[in-house]
Formats: sequence, structure tokens, C-alpha cells
Amino acid sequence: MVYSVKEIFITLQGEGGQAGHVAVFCRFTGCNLWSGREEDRAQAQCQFCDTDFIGTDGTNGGRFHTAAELADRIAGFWPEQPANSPARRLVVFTGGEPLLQLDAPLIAAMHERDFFIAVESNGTLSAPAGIDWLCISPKAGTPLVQTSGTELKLVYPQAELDPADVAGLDFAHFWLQPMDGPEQAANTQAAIAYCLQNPQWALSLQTHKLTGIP
Ligand SMILES: C[S@@+](CC[C@H](N)C(=O)[O-])C[C@H]1O[C@@H](n2cnc3c(N)ncnc32)[C@H](O)[C@@H]1O
Ligand SMILES: Nc1nc2[nH]cc(C(=O)O)c2c(=O)[nH]1
Ligand code: SF4
Ligand SMILES: [Mg+2]
Repeated sequence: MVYSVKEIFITLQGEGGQAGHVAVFCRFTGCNLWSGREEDRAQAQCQFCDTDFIGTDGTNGGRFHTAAELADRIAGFWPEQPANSPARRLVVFTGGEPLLQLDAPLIAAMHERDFFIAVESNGTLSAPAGIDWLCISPKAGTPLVQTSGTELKLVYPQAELDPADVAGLDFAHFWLQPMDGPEQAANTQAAIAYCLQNPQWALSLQTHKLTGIP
């Protein structure tokens, strides 16, 4: 397996239940719901994406020929810490769609390096075993295949995808994340109003955007 990676960087997880925690982000190239080209956005299955995931030309991006090679590169971002430190070494695999590339050898290689593995996925592909924190973010009009996980993070609002449609799935946490874009402020108020009426749902803000970190 050759892994195509757009970028690798260390930052704070901005979203969901791990927000605020230091994490190494590995952003894979490519997605099954959009080509990533602006001229294709209006025809894409997912039209609100906030991310550049084309190519391997981002910070520390590239093609990695083995799981060990990619895992070593990711592990190299983690700061030195004292022996017996309680800090959890956290990697977030995202994209693009990470489940197009994340496989058993890479999961094993990250666990061998003592990492806790989080994944951000659109849920249209089934997840391999061994992921420690699985975030699924369903997209209206696409087949939801992965119906269980750790957290369900619904970008809100999406015409044709009511939160009630996915509220019964097998997740420990349910987040509404306001859709970024021209209506971001109104979407945030709408998400807050929905949570207040439906307390199963909690608000996930994209805190990295608020703080100006990657
Ligand atoms: C760029 S996606 C990559 C992972 C995967 N393809 C997915 O969609 O979950 C990472 C996260 O950002 C969310 N996201 C993408 N565009 C967004 C936007 N305009 N506003 C809010 N969240 C957005 C996605 O729903 C997902 O939870
Ligand atoms: N800080 C930070 N947190 C994030 N959580 C999910 C992200 C993503 O693009 O998948 C993301 C991201 O791009 N940056
Ligand atoms: S599924 Fe994820 S990566 Fe793909 S276009 Fe949508 S938000 Fe972007
Ligand atoms: Mg992002």
C-alpha cells in the first residue's frame, strides 16, 4: 500500500469530544464525495467542504511506501515527554476521506508506537478494526455504511438530513457542528436552538478557526 498524504502537522484537535487535546493530524489525499476541484463542487455529493485535500504538496505531505515509514514520520511530530507521562499520544487521521487508505498495517504500526488513533470519516465506508476514537460525519444524500462509532458529528444544517434521522444510531456522543461558509453565524444560532430543544445533541465549534491555529 502506498499512502498519499496531503499534509501532516501537530495542533490541537479543534472539534468534537477531543477538542483542545494535542494531536498529530495526518490528512490523506482524496475523497469519494468530491474531487476537491472548485469547478466540480456544485455537482459533488458533498458540497460544503472546507478543506484542500488534493495532491501531496502540503506541509510534510508526500507518498509513503510502507506503514512503518508513515507511522515513523507521524510519531516524529510528538514532543519528547518524561517517562511515565500520563499524556496520551494522539493521532487524527482525516482527509479527504481517510477510510480510503487507512488499513490494518497502519493501525498496527501506530499502536506499536503507542498512539491512540482517532479518525474523521464521512461514514460511507466501513471502518477497519482497531480505531480508538471514530468520528462519523454523515453527508446528506450519501449512503451511511458505518452506523456505529464513538461520536457522530453532524454538520448543520443540511437540507435532506434531519438530526432525528441519525439520532438513534450507535454512538456515545452526538454533536451538531455549524456549517462554515456564508451563513456561518446563522447556522451557529440554528444549531444552538436545536440543541436547546433536543438535549441529546451538543454543540461542536471549530475552535481551531476561532483561535487561528491549523
Ligand atoms: C474535511 S472533513 C474530512 C473527513 C471526512 N471526509 C468527513 O467528511 O468527515 C473533516 C470534518 O470537517 C467537517 N466539515 C467539512 N466542511 C465543513 C464546513 N463547511 N463546516 C463545518 N464542518 C465542516 C466534516 O463534516 C468533518 O467532520
Ligand atoms: N485543529 C483542527 N482540528 C480539526 N478537527 C478535524 C479537522 C479536519 O479537518 O478533519 C481539523 C483540522 O483541520 N484542524
Ligand atoms: S466528505 Fe469530508 S473531505 Fe470529502 S468533501 Fe465532504 S467534508 Fe470534504
Ligand atoms: Mg479541517
